[in-house]
Parts: sequence; structure tokens; C-alpha cells
Amino acid sequence: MEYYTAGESHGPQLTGILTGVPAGLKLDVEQINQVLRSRQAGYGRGHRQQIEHDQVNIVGGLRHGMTLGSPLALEIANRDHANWARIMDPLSSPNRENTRRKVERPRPGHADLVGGLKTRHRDLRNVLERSSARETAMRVAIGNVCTQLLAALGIQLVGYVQQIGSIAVTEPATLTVGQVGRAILENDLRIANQEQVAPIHALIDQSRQAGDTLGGQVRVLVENVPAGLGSYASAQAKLDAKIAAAVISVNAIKGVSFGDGQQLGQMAGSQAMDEIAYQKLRGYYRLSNHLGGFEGGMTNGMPLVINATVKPIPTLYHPLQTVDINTKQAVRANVERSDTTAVVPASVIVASVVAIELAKEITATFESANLERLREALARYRQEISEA
Ligand SMILES: Cc1cc2nc3c(=O)[nH]c(=O)nc-3n(C[C@H](O)[C@H](O)[C@H](O)COP(=O)(O)O)c2cc1C
Ligand SMILES: C=C(O[C@@H]1CC(C(=O)O)=C[C@@H](OP(=O)(O)O)[C@H]1O)C(=O)O
Repeated sequence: MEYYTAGESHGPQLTGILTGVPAGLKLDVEQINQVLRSRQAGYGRGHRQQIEHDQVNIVGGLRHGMTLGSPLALEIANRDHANWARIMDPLSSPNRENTRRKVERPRPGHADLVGGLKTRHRDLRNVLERSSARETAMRVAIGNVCTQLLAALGIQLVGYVQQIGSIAVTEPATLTVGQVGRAILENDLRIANQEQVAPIHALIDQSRQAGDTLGGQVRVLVENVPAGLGSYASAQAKLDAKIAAAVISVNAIKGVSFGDGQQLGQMAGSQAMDEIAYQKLRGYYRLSNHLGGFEGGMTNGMPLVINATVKPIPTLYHPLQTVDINTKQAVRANVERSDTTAVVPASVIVASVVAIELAKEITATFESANLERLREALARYRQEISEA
């Protein structure tokens, strides 16, 4: 399985190609659109999300709603392109508006400055259009195809928010995918504790009014993952490492950890390991899940617990100091219309890239040209390791 995305934030559309999806998966396109809506929603988003109504258009690899086993081709329109057509036309020559609206005051925290140095672009819009998190809409669509494949194999996952700015959400030590799924339906913060909605809204409002921004923490839970995905045998085959790379590739993600994460560094070994038990019906399992479902680069059969740190949005309405790339004078950074926080959409995006990595690993591990055959192979494997 492999995927690519293309498209600029204010260009005509985003385009995605996903190869390696088994033949015979009945795709629920409305579910893809629902997850696209979840990525757009979330308290703290800016005006752009009122313009966009993300909906996927599948133009290859699907017939009568069923995957063919051929590459899936996906499109999502950028409705905002209509407002940027003169600036972002893929073919016509630059016009007066392009000259007037060149980006030459790189924003700290963005790809603007270094992207321009690397590519020799003197209008930094040529960098920021692609480095924008707009691209993650397509990754979420591709991620939901993978989520539907995982669901067909009995594997469920959810992404949610655990912290925004200074407010950590108080929640039970262990939550299931089902419990989180129900809780996050009830608020626009994707948090599992409804009592903290009002204070977090107030914090976001305060930050927006101050021209500032917020980061936070998100978590992805995955259930019913078979033990033994990934490998201990070589660095490149370790599945926790592949997932960490995918999570870090999401815009604004600055940290990734598993299970109890950074706290593990302060715990005694006797508190941090997950003791092994066996029951005939259940097979091997653990008495706790401090390590978040990974040992030695492999899944161990416990739920996966993946944590990610989201940095605050870099564009500030009270802009930071930068340098004009022409005059080299100290100036205030360019201000692009912006979100106040992206922690809520980040929880959807991180879950999507985790789904992609798991689907890739499963299709690479088992015979996967056809969904039914993949299902049988996985069921045989689950049976074998439960009795071994
Ligand atoms: C869903 C989402 C929305 C974002 N919205 C904005 C935004 O409105 N303004 C902004 O400056 N950065 C925004 N970002 C963050 C930037 O895309 C990101 O910080 C930048 O591309 C640099 O990449 P890096 O933070 O991964 O180094 C957003 C990120 C995500 C995940
Ligand atoms: C477009 C999206 O997010 C954008 C991500 C983004 C950035 O710099 O990453 C900057 C903003 O772009 P704009 O200036 O067009 O409002 C966000 O709105 C999206 O998530 O769909």
C-alpha cells in the first residue's frame, strides 16, 4: 500500500492516490465525508472552514461502491480557490495582484523562510501553499479508506483531545474506543469530559482575543490489533517507528509517544512493565498497558495508545519579528488568515495517519489482493497465536 497527495491550499483541488487496497471492500463514501467534516469542525478554527465543505470525489479504483484492487484516485475541491483564482491560476502568467501580494516576510514556525532558501522561490507563497495543513484533508480521506479496511478486519480506532493550552482533560485512566467515540460526539472539542468544555472554550476565546494561539495533546486508541505486527529484527521494520514517523509528518506535531509516554522515564520498572497472563478463550494478554501496545517494534495484542504533542499555531495576529527577504530589515511577519488552535483537527488527522500505517502493515503481512482472503488469513493467524 502506498499513497501520494498533491495540491496547493488555494489551488483548484487536492488530489490523492492510494494503491494496494484489497479488492472487495464496500466503501461508505458518506463516512469519508463525515470524517472530513470532523477535521473541519472544532472550536478554535478560523474563517476558512466556513468557506470549505470538504467532500471526496472518487474517480478511480471504485465500481458500484466496491474497491477493484486498482489504485484509488480521490479529489477534494478547494472552494476558496474561487477567491484566489487570479493569484493561484496554474497556467496564466503572474499578474499585478501576484506582485502586490507576494509573501516576503516569512512567518516564524512555518516552512516559509527555509522553503524559500531551499527552492529559490522569492514569493514565499510558492512554499506556504503546499506546506499548509490544507493537505491533511486528503490524508484524512485516504485515512478513512484505511479505517474502513481495518473495521472490516475487526480493528477499531479513534482520535481525541487530552489537552488544550494549559487545560488537561480529566478522564478515566482507561477508556475504550466506544466510550471515547460516544463522548466526543457530545462536544466540539473531541474531549471525553463534558464538564471541561466551557473552560476550554473560554481559554480559546481569550487566546483569540489576545491575538495569540494554543497547542495541546492528542491521543489515538486502537483496539483488537493482532499481536506480532511489525518486527524486532531490523530498525526499518519496527512498526512503532513507522507510526512515529507518520505522526510527526502531520503539520504542527512536535512529539510522539506510546502508552504512559514521557512519564515512563520517571517510573520504576516494576510499575511500567505489563505482566503477561493467559486464558484459553482470550489467549495471551497483559494485566496493564503502560507501554501502549508495543514491545520490540511489534504490537503485543493490547490496545495501541499513541500520544502526540501539537504546537501552537505559528501565524499570530500580533505578528512576531522576522526579516524581509529583500531589504533584510527587521519587520513584523506576514499575517495569513489563521486558526487559533488546531488541536481538535489534529486528533482526527493523527488517527488517520495511524490507520494508514496499520493498513499498510497488515496488507504487507498477509495475502491481501482480495478482502475475503485477507480476512481469512488474519483470522487463521489470530487463532494460531491464541493457542501457541
Ligand atoms: C489542521 C491544522 C490546521 C492548521 N492551521 C494553521 C493556521 O491556520 N495557521 C497557521 O499558521 N498554521 C496552521 N497550522 C500549522 C502549520 O501548518 C504548521 O505549523 C506549519 O506548516 C509548519 O510545520 P511544522 O509545524 O510541522 O514544522 C495548522 C496545522 C494543522 C494540523
Ligand atoms: C485550509 C485549512 O487549514 C489552513 C491551514 C493553514 C496552515 O498554514 O497550515 C492556514 C490556514 O489557511 P487559510 O489562510 O487559507 O485560512 C488554515 O485555514 C484546512 O485545514 O482545511
